[in-house]
Amino acid sequence: MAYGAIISLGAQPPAAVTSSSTKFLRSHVATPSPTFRKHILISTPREFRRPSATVFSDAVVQDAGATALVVSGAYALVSIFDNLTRRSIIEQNLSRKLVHILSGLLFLASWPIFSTSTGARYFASLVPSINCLRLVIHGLSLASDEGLVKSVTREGKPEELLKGPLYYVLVLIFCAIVFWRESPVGMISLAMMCGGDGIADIMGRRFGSLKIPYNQQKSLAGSLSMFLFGFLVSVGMLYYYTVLGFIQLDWMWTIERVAFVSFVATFVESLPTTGSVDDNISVPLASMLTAILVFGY
Ligand SMILES: Nc1ccn([C@@H]2O[C@H](COP(=O)(O)OP(=O)(O)OP(=O)(O)O)[C@@H](O)[C@H]2O)c(=O)n1
Ligand SMILES: C/C(=C\CO)CCC[C@H](C)CCC[C@H](C)CCCC(C)C
Repeated sequence: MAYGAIISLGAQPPAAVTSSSTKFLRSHVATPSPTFRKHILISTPREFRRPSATVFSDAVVQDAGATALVVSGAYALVSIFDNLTRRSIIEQNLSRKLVHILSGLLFLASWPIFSTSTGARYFASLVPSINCLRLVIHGLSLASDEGLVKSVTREGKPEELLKGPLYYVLVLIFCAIVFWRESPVGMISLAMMCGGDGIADIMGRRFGSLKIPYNQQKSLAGSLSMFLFGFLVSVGMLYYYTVLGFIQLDWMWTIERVAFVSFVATFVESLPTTGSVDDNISVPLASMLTAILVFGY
C-alpha cells in the first residue's frame, strides 16, 4: 500500500492515481511544469479524498509523537558527540562535521514516520525550528550550553551558532515545508548540504594537498569527495523513498540529473566565496535551483 505521496518520475502513474486525488494535491502542493509532467506525476492514497475526524486525530497523534521522537534524537546526537569530544575520542572539527552530516540526513530519513496528512510537514519542521530557537538562545548567550557550543562550532564561541549552524537548520525548515516528500529537490539539496559539503571538509583536511587552481583554500580531494559522496547520498535517499513507496523513478533519467546537480553544487562550493557566503547557504541554494531546473519541481 503506497504510504504518502507517490511521485512517478518517468514511469506510468499507478492505477491508484485518480483525477480527484491529483486535483486534491494540486490544491496543496505546487505541481511540476507541463514540460516535466511526463516524468513527474504526484498522486496520493485514499485517506485524503474524504478526511474524517478520525483520520485527522490519528494523524495529529502520529505527527506529535514523531516530532517528539525526532527532537529527542537531535538532543541525543549532539550529546553523544559532545561526550566523544570531551573525552578526546574525536577532535572537535571532526565532531562538528559528523554532526553536520548526520543531523540533516537523519532528519531527512525521519520524514516517512510522519503521517500522510497535509499538516505532517509542519510538524516535521518543528524539529529544526526548535533547534533554531536553541541556537539563537545560546548564540546570543541568553543561556549556556557548553555541549552544544563545543559540538557544533569551529572555535567554541557561542556567537558561531548564529552563522553556519543557524543557516543549516533554516535550510532544513525550508526543505521540509516547501519540498517535503513530494519532490526530489529537497532530498537532493539536503544530501548535498549535509553529505556532500560535510565530507568535503573531512576528506579535504586530510588528503587535500593538491589545491584547486582558483581557490588555494580548497582541494581537489575535498571537491571530488563532495561530488561522489553527495551524488551517492542523493541517489541513496531517492532509493530509500522509492522503497517506501513515495516515488517511482526512471533511474537513468534521474541519475543523470542527480549527477549534474552534484557537479554544480560541488563547483559552487569550490569557489573562493567562503568569506562572503556561507556554504550552508550557497550549496543548498545551488542544489535547489539546479534540481528545480532539471527535475521541474
Ligand atoms: N572542497 C573542499 C572543501 C573543504 N576543504 C578543506 O576543509 C576545510 C574547511 O572547509 P570549509 O568548507 O571552509 O569548512 P568551514 O566553512 O570552515 O566549516 P563549516 O562549513 O562548518 O563552516 C578547508 O579549509 C579545506 O582544508 C577542502 O580541502 N576542499
Ligand atoms: C554543525 C552543524 C552545522 C554547521 O555546518 C549542524 C548543526 C545541527 C543542529 C545543532 C541540530 C540539528 C538537528 C536536526 C534538525 C534534527 C536531527 C534529528 C536526527 C534524528 C538526529
